Order: sequence, then C-alpha cells, then structure tokens
Amino acid sequence: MNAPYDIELHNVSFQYDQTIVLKNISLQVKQGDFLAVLGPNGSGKSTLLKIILGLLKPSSGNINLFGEDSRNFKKREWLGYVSQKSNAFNSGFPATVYEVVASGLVKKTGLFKKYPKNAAKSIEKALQSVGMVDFMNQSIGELSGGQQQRIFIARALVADPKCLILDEPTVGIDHQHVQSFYNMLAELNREQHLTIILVTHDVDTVSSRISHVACLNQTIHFHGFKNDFNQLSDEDRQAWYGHSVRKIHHHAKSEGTQ
Ligand SMILES: Nc1ncnc2c1ncn2[C@@H]1O[C@H](COP(=O)(O)OP(=O)(O)OP(=O)(O)O)[C@@H](O)[C@H]1O
Repeated sequence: MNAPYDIELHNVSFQYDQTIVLKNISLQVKQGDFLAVLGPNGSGKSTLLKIILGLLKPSSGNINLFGEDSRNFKKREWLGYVSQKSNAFNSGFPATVYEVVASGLVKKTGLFKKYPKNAAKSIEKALQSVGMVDFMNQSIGELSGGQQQRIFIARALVADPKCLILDEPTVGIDHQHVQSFYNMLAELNREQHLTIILVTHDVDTVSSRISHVACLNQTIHFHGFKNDFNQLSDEDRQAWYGHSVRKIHHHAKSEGTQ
C-alpha cells in the first residue's frame, strides 16, 4: 500500500529547557515534493529537521513517517540527511571521496557488517547522480566547499533514501556554483522522484526548482504551493518575519546553469 505522505507532523511542539522553539507545527510532505523551509535565524528550522529525522524527540505531538508512527519506524535510511557545515573538511583530512561515500552504506547495512556485493556500483551511481564520479580517488579535503557538499549528498544517496533533507546546503559554496548545485537537486527530484526538504535562505535562486514553501518562525505561518506563496501580500510576509521576505521571482529560471 502506498503511504499517503512521506512525512506528516501533527501539532508538534518542542522546547529546550524553558525555551519554546516550535509550537503546534502541522505539516505534510508528499512523495516527490520539493519543499523549501524559509525563516529567519533562530526560527527553529534546523530543530524541525532534527525532529523529522528522529534526532530530537518532540515535547508533544505526533509524527508519521511513510504512513507509520515515527516511534515505530525502522527504515531510517529512507531519510537522507546532509547537516549544516558538513562540508568543512580541511585539506589534510585523511579520506578519499570514495571512502566518504562508502561510509553512507553503514546506514543501510549497519556498523561492522560487510559492505554489500554491489557496494562499488552503488557508490559509483551515487557519485554519478551528483556529477562527481571523476573525483572518486581524490582526498575529500582537496575539494571546494560546493564539491564537498555534492559528496555529502552522494553519501546520503548511497543508502537509497526516499527523501533527502538538507540544512542550508549552499553555505560555503561560492555564488557561481550555487545555481548548478540547485540544478543537480532539481534533477534528483525530477528524475529519481526523490522528495526533497531544504532549509535555505536562497529564496530567489531556488525558486524555479521547488514545488512548495513552508515559512517557519516558531509556528508555521504559511505552507503551500510556491505559486500561492507568491500571491501573499508583502505586509503578510513582513508581519511574520519582522523584516521583509522577497517574493519568489520567476526570472530565476533563466539564470545561468553554472
Ligand atoms: N542545544 C540547544 N540548547 C538550547 N537552545 C538551543 C539549542 N539549539 C538551538 N537552540 C535554540 O533554539 C532556537 C532555534 O534554533 P535552530 O537552530 O533550530 O534555528 P534555525 O532557524 O535553524 O537558525 P539558523 O538559521 O540560524 O540556522 C534558537 O533560539 C537557538 O538558540
């Protein structure tokens, strides 16, 4: 049976000690959605991702993953995660690209188990998906921030996730490579039907690739189709954030493909 949603949150709240970070969050993500989560610094975006991933437990509320209560959900490898600043390896770090991607197989096989027979093929396929197959034997630390970020996506892909969760993946990527990075994500979403949840501040750049927007600032202020987000008044957006949030412009489609 097909699960109706990949991810479903009902009235989820979360607090660190006395500080309320998330309040009554309800959110659904369908298979194949490409959701951008927007919000000012400290609005709870990373916390929300960690709750979906099961890294933090909600103070109240329910989470369903692929139609199952998250407390009973075993297939954690279905959720691929690239955390903030995962691309901060220095040049001396002693691991090759191949080894870093291979480490993603642990999620599927468990620690200290043998890699599956087709491991080399899976690693190559994952590197192909992110356009990095030629870098297989290079040291991870020699790559640029953007290239490292692609390798971390390959590391998530090698476990065959159904949903990829990315926390500000373009931090540390130089401007000219941000476009091609988002093109790669759009291709994964379109061609491999991978659901993508992306926390980002690059509203304009990412606009032509996403299907949905969620605006978060402790609570969800908007969740819906990108086009409906664009219909909202400037005042509405400003009121939620305390500062202006740009509209998503469609001209981003015609920007370079670098
Ligand atoms: N381990 C922690 N202990 C206590 N408070 C925390 C902890 N981690 C985060 N917070 C607080 O929770 C709130 C939400 O943090 P979170 O990192 O989820 O926000 P964010 O929207 O991802 O921010 P940014 O855009 O800066 O990454 C912030 O006020 C932060 O200070």
